[in-house]
Amino acid sequence: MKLKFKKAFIFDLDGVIVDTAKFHFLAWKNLAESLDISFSEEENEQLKGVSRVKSLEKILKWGNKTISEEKFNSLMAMKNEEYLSFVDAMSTDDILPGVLETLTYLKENDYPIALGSASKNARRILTKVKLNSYFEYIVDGNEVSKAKPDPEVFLKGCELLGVEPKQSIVFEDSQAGIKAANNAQMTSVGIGDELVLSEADFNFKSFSEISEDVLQTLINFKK
Ligand SMILES: O=P(O)(O)OC[C@H]1O[C@@H](O)[C@H](O)[C@@H](O)[C@@H]1O
Ligand SMILES: [Mg+2]
Repeated sequence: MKLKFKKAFIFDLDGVIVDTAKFHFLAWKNLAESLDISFSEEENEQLKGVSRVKSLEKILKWGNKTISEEKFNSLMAMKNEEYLSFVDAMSTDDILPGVLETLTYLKENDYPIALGSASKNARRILTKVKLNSYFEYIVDGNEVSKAKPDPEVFLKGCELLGVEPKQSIVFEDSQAGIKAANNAQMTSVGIGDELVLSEADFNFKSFSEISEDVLQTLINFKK
């Protein structure tokens, strides 16, 4: 049974629940290099949380390239095909450390949980790692029109969970995602490099640092 004024949790997927961020990086790097555009970790950071279309637009802009719509679509398909070849080899072993423990604790204590991801492959990935049942709602790249840092994806999650943005706690590994949560007055929790995610309300290297006590601190935090 749900208590009335509890907090709710919204999880990003790539780089938060599973380490697919490295697969996106590899596939974008191969694509960029095939176009003679250099692509490092630094550029990659700016693509985290950003949709597939917007990512390719950015890469082409960095390389000062203009291509036809047909070529654009074929590059998008190529990138996704390579990315999915990595995804399809995934298993429950690819769940990042501490994630399962956090999800289990939240579920057992009746906290509402949603997924808020820019990825159009989110459902496929959750199925691969067998985590579907933890999420009451999944909001993914197929359901949103505005990319992070616009908070649309998280606001949709709140609406479905029946909570106010201020009652929501968002876990994110991207600068765009932290900005999106902050833009909506949600509690933002950065997972990853504290220097990169310095705008977050809280920072952790990984879910291994998120104990039950930490979760209580997040729950009690008022923005
Ligand atoms: O190409 P997909 O799976 O629809 O993902 C879109 C975006 O999803 C985000 O979660 C990733 O951080 C981005 O790197 C990715 O480009
Ligand atoms: Mg992410």
